Amino acid sequence: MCIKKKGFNIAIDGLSGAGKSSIGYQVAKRLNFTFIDSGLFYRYIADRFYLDDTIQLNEIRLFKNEMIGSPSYYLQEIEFHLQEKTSQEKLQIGQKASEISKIPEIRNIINEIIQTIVKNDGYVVVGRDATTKILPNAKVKLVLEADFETRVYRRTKQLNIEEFGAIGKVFSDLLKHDVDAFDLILEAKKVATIINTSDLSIEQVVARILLRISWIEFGDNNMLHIIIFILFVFVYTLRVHFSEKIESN
Ligand SMILES: Nc1ncnc2c1ncn2[C@@H]1O[C@H](COP(=O)(O)OP(=O)(O)OP(=O)(O)O)[C@@H](O)[C@H]1O
Ligand SMILES: Nc1ccn([C@H]2C[C@H](O)[C@@H](COP(=O)(O)O)O2)c(=O)n1
Repeated sequence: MCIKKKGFNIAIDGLSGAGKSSIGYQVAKRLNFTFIDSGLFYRYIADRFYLDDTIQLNEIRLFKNEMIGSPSYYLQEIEFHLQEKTSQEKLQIGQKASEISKIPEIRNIINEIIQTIVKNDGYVVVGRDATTKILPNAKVKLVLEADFETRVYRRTKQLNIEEFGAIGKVFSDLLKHDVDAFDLILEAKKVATIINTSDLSIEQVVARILLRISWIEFGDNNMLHIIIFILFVFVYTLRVHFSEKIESN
């Protein structure tokens, strides 16, 4: 699908396991946009700078400048760094990420890095504050929703978890994330379009989003034509109405 990148960024919010990353990635691929998963920033910073129960805030501040200096290098580095982790390590990093995400200065640093990278157009940014804090001016703002059980099922499948104890861990982690994200998602729902993905496949959700984007793009490019067409129909109807009246008199 071909969308003019100018003035076009897409922000996708939602609770953990709602499908932000998988769907955001597919949407970006279809539009030839750049995909940014803000959750990976939290995970990367937690894994690198939260060691021995100490959060190295100074190092994180320095990292911000480094990343702003070479964004494309770090976007790749973050992805590779986390890809190499085992499921167990991913769960642990996720917990540390969740802890650092409660620190306002770290949230500001991550938002600032992403906003600097996204100074141009043609980005899909996902994360639980993407529509409200990271990209409040995005052209398209979406919140993906899914039932709690659906999200637990998706996450256990994603991490290849089968043991009962580990499923319980996924369950309690998701519940904790839901509580942490409650206010942000409530805010997001006020400004974004909500899509419930519980009964939809990834492809179906992507198709819905692309359709929505086409409508927005169509509206933008053709608004003047639509207004002229409505005016034309209006004037034509008036003419017919009055000529009938004149004839009957
Ligand atoms: N509509 C869907 N149907 C089936 N599976 C889905 C759907 N959406 C996502 N999934 C699967 O659910 C899992 C979790 O999705 P994903 O990682 O995209 O969620 P997320 O919202 O980004 O979560 P987090 O915020 O925790 O990173 C993935 O394995 C993904 O393939
Ligand atoms: N914009 C964001 C992105 C992520 N977080 C938190 C949520 C999780 O606790 C952690 C890791 O995110 P995930 O990879 O699971 O999406 O970081 C956040 O608070 N804001």
